[in-house]
Amino acid sequence: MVVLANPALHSIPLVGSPKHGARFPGIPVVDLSRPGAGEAIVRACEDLGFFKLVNHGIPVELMRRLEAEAVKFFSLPQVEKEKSGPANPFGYGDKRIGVNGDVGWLEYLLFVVTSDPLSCTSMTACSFRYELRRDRFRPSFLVPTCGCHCSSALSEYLVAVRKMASDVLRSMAEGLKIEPRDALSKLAMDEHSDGIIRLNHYPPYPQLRGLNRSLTGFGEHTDPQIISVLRSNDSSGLQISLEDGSWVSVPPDQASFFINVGDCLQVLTNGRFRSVRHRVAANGVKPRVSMIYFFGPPPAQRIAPLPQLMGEGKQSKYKEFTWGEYKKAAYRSRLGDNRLVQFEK
Ligand SMILES: C=C1C[C@]23C[C@@]1(O)CC[C@H]2[C@@]12CC[C@H](O)[C@@](C)(C(=O)O1)[C@H]2[C@@H]3C(=O)O
Ligand SMILES: O=C(O)CCC(=O)C(=O)O
Ligand SMILES: [Fe+2]
Repeated sequence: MVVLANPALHSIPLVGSPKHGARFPGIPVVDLSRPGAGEAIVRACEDLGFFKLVNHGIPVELMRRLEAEAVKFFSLPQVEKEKSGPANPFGYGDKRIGVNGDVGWLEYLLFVVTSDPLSCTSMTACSFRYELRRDRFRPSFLVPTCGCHCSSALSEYLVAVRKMASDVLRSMAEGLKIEPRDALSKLAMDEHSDGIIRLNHYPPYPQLRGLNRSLTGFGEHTDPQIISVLRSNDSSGLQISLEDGSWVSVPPDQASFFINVGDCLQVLTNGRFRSVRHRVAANGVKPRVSMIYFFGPPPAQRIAPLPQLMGEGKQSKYKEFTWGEYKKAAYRSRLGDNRLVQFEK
């Protein structure tokens, strides 16, 4: 493996060029406003575990507002940002991902979203509480204006993305022809559901210019949750792994969302859907800013194939576990580990 020798970079590995060069034309596109969206979602989740969502109903303006607030935070002096860190796992993180030695060319904010209707009485849209690891400092856009821990761009964005993800999961249930239609969405939208939001910034790296290589921004992994909803600016870098193990680049689209199937959804469908392996290559030239909402179930939720998807006499491919148990195991693992393998029968 080629790594940059600069110790300041913690030996962040370089990434090879993906198949099809910079742009892979085969990313499935699902139009959420069309009848038949459910079938298209199911096909994409079976084939790649990944799709692009258009006509999702969220104004690009709202995405841009949150992006601008994130950029403002990441432009603060390092000493200011570090008052919210180190991420352990929540808070501001710089190059270190998780607590088990993974590194990448990025900085980020990672925090828990809890549904907490009591936290704010002044804004109808604001029913979330954001938890950073330390209370003594909050990035400016998280500083409350109404007595709770909210910013309007962030809370409006979270409310809108939750509604959209719920529509996607209902549509998915429709495509899978399972009843009740909220069989999947209720796992992700319960008041005890384990939601996480991550704002990632992959800064430029001028030394890479002319080398025709990229630096690992976020190493390869699968997301442990049910689904993840990703939006980025128009800078490329996201790559997904196809079934044959080759990597392809996802052309960025700042007006759309990208949906990842996570490990839990793979189990809930008894392996019919594929939790997608993905990574980010930092091109070093244009900064990439992404915001990802990870939809996890409540900690006590048992994760097992939905009975509605099990034909008669069919056996689960997985041992039983709760999301709390899976998450604990995930947080003990390295980023690139196959976390599901220890739960396979
Ligand atoms: C190395 C790690 C970072 C991670 C926790 C873990 O131990 C293994 C899973 C990683 C991951 C990947 C998807 C999400 O970005 C994330 C927040 C998650 O839930 O699982 C990260 C974790 C993290 O950054 O803390
Ligand atoms: O930043 C991105 O585009 C993707 C990051 C990612 O996969 C993650 O945070 O889990
Ligand atoms: Fe991810």
